[in-house]
Amino acid sequence: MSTKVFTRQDVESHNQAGDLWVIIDSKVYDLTKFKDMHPGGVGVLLHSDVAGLDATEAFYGLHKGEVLDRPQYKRLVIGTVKDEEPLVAPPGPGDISLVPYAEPTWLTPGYYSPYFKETHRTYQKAIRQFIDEVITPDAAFNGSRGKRPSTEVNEKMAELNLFAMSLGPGKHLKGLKLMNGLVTPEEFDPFHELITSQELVRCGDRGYGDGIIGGLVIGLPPVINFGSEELKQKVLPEVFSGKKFICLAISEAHAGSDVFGLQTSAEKTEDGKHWIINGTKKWITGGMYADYFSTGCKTEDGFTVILIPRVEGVETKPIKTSYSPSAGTAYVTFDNVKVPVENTLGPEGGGIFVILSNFNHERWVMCCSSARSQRYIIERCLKWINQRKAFGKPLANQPVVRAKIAAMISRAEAIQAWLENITYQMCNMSYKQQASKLAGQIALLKAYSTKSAQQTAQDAVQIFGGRGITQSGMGAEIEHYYRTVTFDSLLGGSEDVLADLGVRQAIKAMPKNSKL
Ligand code: HEM
Repeated sequence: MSTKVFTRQDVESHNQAGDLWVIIDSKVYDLTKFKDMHPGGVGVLLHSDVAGLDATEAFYGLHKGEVLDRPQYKRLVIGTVKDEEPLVAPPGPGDISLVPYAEPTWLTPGYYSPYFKETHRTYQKAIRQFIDEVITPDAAFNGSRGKRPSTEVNEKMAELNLFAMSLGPGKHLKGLKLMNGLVTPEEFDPFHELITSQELVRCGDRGYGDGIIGGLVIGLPPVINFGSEELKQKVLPEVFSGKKFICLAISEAHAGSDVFGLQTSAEKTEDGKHWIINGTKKWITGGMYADYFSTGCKTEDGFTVILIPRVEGVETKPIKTSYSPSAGTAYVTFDNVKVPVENTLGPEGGGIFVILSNFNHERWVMCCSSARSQRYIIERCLKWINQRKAFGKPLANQPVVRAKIAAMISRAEAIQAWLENITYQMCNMSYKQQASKLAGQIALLKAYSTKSAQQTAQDAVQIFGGRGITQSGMGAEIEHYYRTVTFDSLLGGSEDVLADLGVRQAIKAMPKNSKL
């Protein structure tokens, strides 16, 4: 980049089509050649309020700052303005955002938390930097092309044991070096896990995020909790090292949440040593990449979960959903697939327990990411209403816009506070206690959170206007959010069913002697 210094008067004379300069945030750009390639057209650049002048405000009203960081546009800088410094400072990798409400209070300078300790703070710092530097660029590149996360990202995640950590605390972490030794397996608790889930959301591409760990978070727990020692010793190291991938295969075209309506069947061979599996599975996150499928099957005794490796007779086809194919969402067919009975997860006929046992955890993970993605949208809305002018004033001057933002912030703060409370309970309760005491709380939080998220998505689109429905430019993240927000309200139990579950759990726990 040139370090030449110009006065504003020097720049002013370059205001013609054949010689066109502008100032953006104290830098001088020569747009003479670029103007004909400018996606916004030549006319806007030759306008008498722009050509040869300071176009900072006009620029930020129409573009994201990151446009100027693209190598092809960086080259347009020919110098800086004398005695002026840049005012716009994009956060660097790992930085905390200083936009109000962009971070939960525990991360916001000057605020306190009873839950987060030094170990959580150092962990958060390291993981944010890793995500900003390694995952976000790959998400922008591969996510937008519908490609799976790169091998390099998988390898780096495995080095830090991020795959293992994304399943939360537990025996599976024993002996592993986590985040280069920054946190020990013994001290790793649900707050570390909350941080992992929430930071990952910031990569900005929902489908890509699911492509990285979506299949693993729901597919591996049945193996960890119900697989034989031999099976665990084989599968866990393969998956944690990023060499093999796993998914959960339950839903079918015939039946979704109604597991007893499922038709995929598993029958024993005559010698009783193998299962023969036939059937189909639909909407299987990560299925396209999976080497293993934790699969719900109809068996003689009822419903059984079996770990099916990608062997002869297993086929996967991509399903096009509203988000990026990076999630690897698949239609899976099992055609006379032969699997050893040792691959049975949990008791034969006891599959419903295997599936139900991870539901709370799955829903809690979804609450973590839903809470964080709402905050991500709030940050973008706050920036937008501050920099965008309409009717001669910033959008923030409009009371209707402020009312929408007020409601968004209130919902996000309430969700995070409730989530942190539940997480604290998880730190102190046994798995069994969690199942009885937190199932209702988590179900209600998930229902509330996903409903709030949809309202926030709708309001954000209204605030961004046409940009909120455009897949590129300033509103791209809003459009993406609006398009994919309903995922959380469906997966892991749909919104109304969960709200109802929360109340049914409360009624079940009513003291018999309690009357008005
Ligand atoms: C270094 C200077 C500039 C560069 C590199 C640049 C680049 C771009 C790019 C890449 C887009 C496509 C949309 C996006 O990705 O955000 C765009 C759109 C646009 N630009 Fe620029 N631009 C520059 C300066 C300006 C200036 C000074 C104006 C003055 C008003 C302007 C007006 C517009 C308009 C009106 C659009 C269309 C926006 C839309 O579709 O929403 N640009 N520009």
